[in-house]
Amino acid sequence: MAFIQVIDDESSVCWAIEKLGTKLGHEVRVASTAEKGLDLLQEKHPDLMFLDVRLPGMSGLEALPKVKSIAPETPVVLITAFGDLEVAVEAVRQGTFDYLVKPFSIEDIQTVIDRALAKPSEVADVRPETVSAEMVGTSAAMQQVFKRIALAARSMAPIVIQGESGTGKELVAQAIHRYGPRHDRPFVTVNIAALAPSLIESELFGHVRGAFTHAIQDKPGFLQQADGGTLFLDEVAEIPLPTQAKLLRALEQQEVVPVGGSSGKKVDFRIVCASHQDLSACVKQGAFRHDLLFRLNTFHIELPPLRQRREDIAPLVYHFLQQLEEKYEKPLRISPSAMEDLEQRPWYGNVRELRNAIEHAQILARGGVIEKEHLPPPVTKDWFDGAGGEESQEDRLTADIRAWTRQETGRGSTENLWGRFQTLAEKEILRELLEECDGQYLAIARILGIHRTTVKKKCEQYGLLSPEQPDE
Ligand SMILES: Nc1ncnc2c1ncn2[C@@H]1O[C@H](COP(=O)(O)OP(=O)(O)OP(=O)(O)O)[C@@H](O)[C@H]1O
Repeated sequence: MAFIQVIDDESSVCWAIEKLGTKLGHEVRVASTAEKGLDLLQEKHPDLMFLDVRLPGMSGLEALPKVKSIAPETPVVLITAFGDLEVAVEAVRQGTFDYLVKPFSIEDIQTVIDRALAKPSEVADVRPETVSAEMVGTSAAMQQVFKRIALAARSMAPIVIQGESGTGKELVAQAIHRYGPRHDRPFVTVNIAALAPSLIESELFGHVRGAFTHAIQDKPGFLQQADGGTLFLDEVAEIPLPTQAKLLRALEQQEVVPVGGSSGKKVDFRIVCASHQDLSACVKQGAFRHDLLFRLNTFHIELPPLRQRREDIAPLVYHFLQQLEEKYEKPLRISPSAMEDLEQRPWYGNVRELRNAIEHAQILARGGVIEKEHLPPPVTKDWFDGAGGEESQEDRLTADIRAWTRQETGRGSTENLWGRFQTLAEKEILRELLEECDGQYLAIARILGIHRTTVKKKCEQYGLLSPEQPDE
């Protein structure tokens, strides 16, 4: 039989834990304030304590260090009415065993009791620091995300964050760094998708003077810049295969060899990666190395799309309104019908789209109440890869261009890559337009917005001249 103590001013919570605890054969004592609970604690140390964060008088978070100093061996489960990232981080930091977000079920209480009584409590060794409310989310899914951020922050393990565009992957990476032991060291963000494929390797690993035509001096890469801190690789699936092999080597050996260099430099950084793609699927398609994924994916955080956690919409709206109020120094309000509209939208662009919609609306509302008509139209599915929308012709084309580039660099066939691509593209555009315009150079030139003689020269160069050229 174990001894469980509950400190909560809500009688229904005390009743539920008392009833279940007694049924499981334990002794349960309840107190409605932290002060009363601490008195009881002096008398006898419990095997498990449930502690509410919001209490009349001393709060749960204030009481927690006192509980820890009186009964350091007691696992403490924090109870919160709303769980935000700060509570999660504070809970982990102060060595609480777990936390429960109200409303919770009897099964949740039982799971926590079973785990706590089976396992000694863990004491966190992360130092205290001031935290700010930068990530919003009251949904159960976001509560899980907050818990995982808090746990991830304590370790130096590589983390993979997955989620659609705009779900907050970068924010999660920043939080992991900020709440981690190296928060005062550099946080280096690299968006791989924004780099030219031919430059990815030298941007990541740096280069030595003379490594290529424009390498006029040694330049350290992002891996070196992150030394001592965190390297955040956004859209990691876009790294070309040969560079993936080099990254794996660097991670295994904790050493960076710059492009054109012969010796490595020791580096020590934490790696956090993000992708909107399913990396396991990329491995199956041969676009991502399985050994690299295995190395990176020690701990996984999945960010659900906003449409799957609609209860987060209103808190996010108020959060963004508050940010804008601070920026424009004036109070902002939103009408119930506008809020209802926002709560029903599909949000294919996720939180980023919501933030932009609020900013757009407050400009149109000119300081008045934000109404439905001030909101921009919702973004449609086909804007986003991975949102399940129909792929547009342009999406397919850009995906093909990238696949081709990857294939060529993967084979080491990089000679005159740009020129070969231009030839491929130009030839096919001209071939199509020659047909559409009956071979008239002037008409083609008008469509393409280039000079007629350029069209003629290119057609000759690509051998596209037809014997019946009407304007020749
Ligand atoms: N839970 C949240 N609370 C507050 N703001 C959020 C939250 N999630 C996302 N945001 C905001 O939404 C915007 C997009 O977030 P972020 O850049 O982290 O998304 P992302 O998933 O990394 O996007 P992408 O894949 O396109 O790079 C940012 O302005 C960020 O501050």
